[in-house]
Amino acid sequence: MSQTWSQCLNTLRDSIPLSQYSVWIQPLKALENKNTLSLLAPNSQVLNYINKNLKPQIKNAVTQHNKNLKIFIGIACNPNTKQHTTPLFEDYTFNNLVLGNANQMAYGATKQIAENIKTSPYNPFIIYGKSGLGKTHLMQAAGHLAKEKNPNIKIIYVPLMDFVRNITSSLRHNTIENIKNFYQSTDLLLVDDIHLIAGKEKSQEEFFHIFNFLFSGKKQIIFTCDQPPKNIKSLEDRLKTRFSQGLNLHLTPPELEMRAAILLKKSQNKRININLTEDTALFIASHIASNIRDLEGALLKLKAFVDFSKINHSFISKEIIESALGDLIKPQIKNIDINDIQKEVAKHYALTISDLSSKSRKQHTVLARQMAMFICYELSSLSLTKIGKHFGNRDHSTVLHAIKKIKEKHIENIEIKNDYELINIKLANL
Ligand SMILES: Nc1ncnc2c1ncn2[C@@H]1O[C@H](COP(=O)(O)OP(=O)(O)OP(=O)(O)O)[C@@H](O)[C@H]1O
Repeated sequence: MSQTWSQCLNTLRDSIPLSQYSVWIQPLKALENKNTLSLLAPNSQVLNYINKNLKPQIKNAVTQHNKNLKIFIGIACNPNTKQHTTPLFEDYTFNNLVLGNANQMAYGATKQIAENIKTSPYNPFIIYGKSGLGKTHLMQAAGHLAKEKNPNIKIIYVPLMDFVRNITSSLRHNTIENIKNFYQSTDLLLVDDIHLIAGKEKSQEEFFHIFNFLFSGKKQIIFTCDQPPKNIKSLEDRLKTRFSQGLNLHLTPPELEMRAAILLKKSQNKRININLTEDTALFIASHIASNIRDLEGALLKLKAFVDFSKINHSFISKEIIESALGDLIKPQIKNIDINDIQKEVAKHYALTISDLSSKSRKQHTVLARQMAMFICYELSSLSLTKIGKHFGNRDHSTVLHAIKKIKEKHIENIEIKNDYELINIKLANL
């Protein structure tokens, strides 16, 4: 116990009624450092009583024994409660992350930082991008790897809104110093969704001090954000400039091959465990381009379909996928520009766009032209007459004939079916 405080206790025992002394003074825990005596109450009831009724007596007693000490009165942290932090998610490791063009740079930087947590030049490190693209996963992977490399370091992961709640409640209970000490005691601070601090002035104020303390102590800080921090409205300039001085990297939506690889990896997870092939994964990925969470949702829907209908688990065909994911798959690729369709079809058949509009009757050119007309009919919003005009001024009955032909061939000819699917994949990913 603090020496000053044990002398103060003697003084207080003589100066206030014994009942008050034993109920309110005795439970206080005292910590003394060079300039400050911290008196920590076990709960807010004791704290409020002390602040209201006994503060002057305590101040007098402390001044009698050590004039130079500042007094701080707050609430003690309960070591058994981990309310200030959230554990890292078990699955959010580098092993479970698929690497692709979209996350190559962020992946590399995160790994480098996690491996060199005490010396990395990239501080703070901010991963920003739209929802569901893997920002939290990447940030937490840094936490897991850093812990693996340095088992003794302290890591705090906190979603921003939890931080705000902690700050608000500690300001109310006069325990702000405790909470600041808690965050300032970490070696690696991971804050999720930092943009949510916009407009929260008190939290920004406290965050500023915590940030400065950690940064000047060369502790690593990583944030995720939904936009470049310099664009966040209602964020103090002093925070914006501090965030911008670090490494800010953009996570973009995954490209087709990466989406397919993610689907394959997740399909093998024991919680999902469904049998996708590279081909079927590409098929799903070509229709769901928004974000990774939507891919996970599609997998779950497919799993439910396979589990709850009497379907052979060993092979999941494209037809099964279409039945399971119907609404997720079809509407994505409507209203595609006719010029894009002609370009992709011509490229696929190694022809030029003008070949498609020409009068050529060569079998290969006719097939390509009919395919292009068919895809225009399916994916553009143009009428048959307008489609015909884009193909050397042909009339609507020619387009109708092309549609009929491709529909027939599509059913009986596997090569044409493949052509159709490959062109669709390209178009879905423009
Ligand atoms: N490269 C990847 N490989 C495998 N899974 C990934 C990858 N990126 C993201 N995921 C998965 O996608 C899901 C969403 O990722 P995460 O929660 O990290 O997104 P986020 O960008 O933080 O989204 P939000 O901004 O909405 O919080 C998670 O289940 C995550 O495991």
